Amino acid sequence: MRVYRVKDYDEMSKKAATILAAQIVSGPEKALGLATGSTPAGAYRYLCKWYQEGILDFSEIRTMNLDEYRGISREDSQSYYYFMKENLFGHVNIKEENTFIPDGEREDADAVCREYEALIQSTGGVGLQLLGLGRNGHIGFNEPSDSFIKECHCVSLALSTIEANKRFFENAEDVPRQAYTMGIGTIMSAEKILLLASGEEKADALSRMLGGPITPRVPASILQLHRDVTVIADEAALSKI
Ligand SMILES: O=P(O)(O)OC[C@H]1O[C@](O)(CO)[C@@H](O)[C@@H]1O
Repeated sequence: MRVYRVKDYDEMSKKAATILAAQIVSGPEKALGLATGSTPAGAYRYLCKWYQEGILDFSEIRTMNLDEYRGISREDSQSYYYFMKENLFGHVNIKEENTFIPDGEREDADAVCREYEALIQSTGGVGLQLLGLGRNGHIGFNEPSDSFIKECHCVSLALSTIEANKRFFENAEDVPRQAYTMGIGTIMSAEKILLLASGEEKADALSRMLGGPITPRVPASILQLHRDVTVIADEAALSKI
């Protein structure tokens, strides 16, 4: 695992965008695995800028997002579908039919997850998977639990995640209670993984991920077993190492 220590959020975002851009240029045949949330938004801003400057071309790129809230419409400004449109897809020349996100509008969880897993595996898997880190150590929406769940599944969000994500909603009661997420096995099957962490509120999770035991209580700790992981973290996120 390579760990890059950077000064702050902007430096993290620029370095991450450089790695994503290299993947876009060199390996468009494999899907790019994308994440949502505050963490990757800065990197997406750099990618949009480089597209506007004519440096990047997204026309051959296929993307697979990690997760989506269950029971939310695409038009809802809190859906991850909307987030991706606002933060990346709406600003670059990616083809909509080449972007994939679990369908949060459908309530038939088993079918949604089975189909999404099959789609990822049948199209050659993910080349580079971008990840943020939950304050409780989650990746995607794989919450701390007694066991690692391998494939895409429907998850009940941890109270700490609802608490962390309520900043995006008017009330905590509006935060969806469930989500569809790639499983730990789905994430681990990516050829390369790029995890970003910024801010003091990620310090505890990051130190447990990097130096603690591998346990489903800290889902990100499984990344210690992946052969090609790059972590870019700022000083605040690394403050407990
Ligand atoms: O980046 P944030 O907003 O701190 O969220 C942490 C992580 O949790 C998630 O929101 C759960 O999917 C990720 O997308 C994100 O990277």
